[in-house]
Amino acid sequence: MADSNTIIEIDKLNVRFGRQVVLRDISLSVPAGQTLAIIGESGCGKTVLLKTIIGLVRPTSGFVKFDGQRIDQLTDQELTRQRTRFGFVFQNAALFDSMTVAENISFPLRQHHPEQRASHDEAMLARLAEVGLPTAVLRKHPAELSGGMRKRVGLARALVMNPEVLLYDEPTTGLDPIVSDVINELMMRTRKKNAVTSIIVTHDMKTAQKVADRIVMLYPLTRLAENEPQILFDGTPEEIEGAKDRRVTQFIRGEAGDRLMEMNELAEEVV
Ligand SMILES: Nc1ncnc2c1ncn2[C@@H]1O[C@H](COP(=O)(O)OP(=O)(O)OP(=O)(O)O)[C@@H](O)[C@H]1O
Repeated sequence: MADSNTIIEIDKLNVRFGRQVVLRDISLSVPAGQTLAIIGESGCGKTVLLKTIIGLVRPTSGFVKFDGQRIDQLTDQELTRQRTRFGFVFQNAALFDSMTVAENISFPLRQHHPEQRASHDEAMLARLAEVGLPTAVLRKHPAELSGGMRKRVGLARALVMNPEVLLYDEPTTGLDPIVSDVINELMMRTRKKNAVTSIIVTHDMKTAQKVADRIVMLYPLTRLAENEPQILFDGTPEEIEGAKDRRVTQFIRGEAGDRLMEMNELAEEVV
């Protein structure tokens, strides 16, 4: 239930694309300052949930409230203004290839505060330092950087507007374990320094365990009966370790479980 500290409230949210229902009856309340990890297997609707929170996907029914306002009831102008209170760290960093690192990081400032041009460089340099990148990268283009560096540039860009909420979509996907852990540490440091609310969509249990103070696990609707809740687990990283639901334990341990049997059955059908 929402209380006075709630910054994001999701209430009985349903999202359907054509005949495919992706999210069913999702209710979640996120207090300000929380770091929430949303986990679950590929295709269960994690990214759709993230997009619904920022109004990129419209609910079929139910709603998302940010700071007490229903996102689906905002005008385009209001939505644009509210989005400046969010920072997004996209899967694959989603940097502009034709821009330098400096231009990428300061892009949101140029878009939203062109009149404050004089302070852009200072803000951009502070964020670059915060993500631990040297000034030598400023003139480079994204293609000249490693995947881990691109993610850091993406984080610096997300931070440059001093967001109240940071949304991360698969922040460590495609990175080696060491660089993944650097990103984990950066997410933790960012949270300490900026008092933000963070929502991290991830497959990476190490990230969820280390960075989050709450983990929510979604399950694909195609694998659920009509009356089963789509949120299989909602609790702390310690609590998920003791989870009894086999679908949760298989996910956190990375075990194929029933899927192996399904694959074998399919293979037999093909033969
Ligand atoms: N705009 C869209 N139009 C139609 N279907 C969509 C759209 N966006 C997502 N979907 C479908 O919704 C389902 C959930 O997608 P989503 O990207 O949220 O999964 P996910 O849990 O984030 O998966 P992954 O971990 O692989 O990124 C998928 O079946 C996808 O094809």
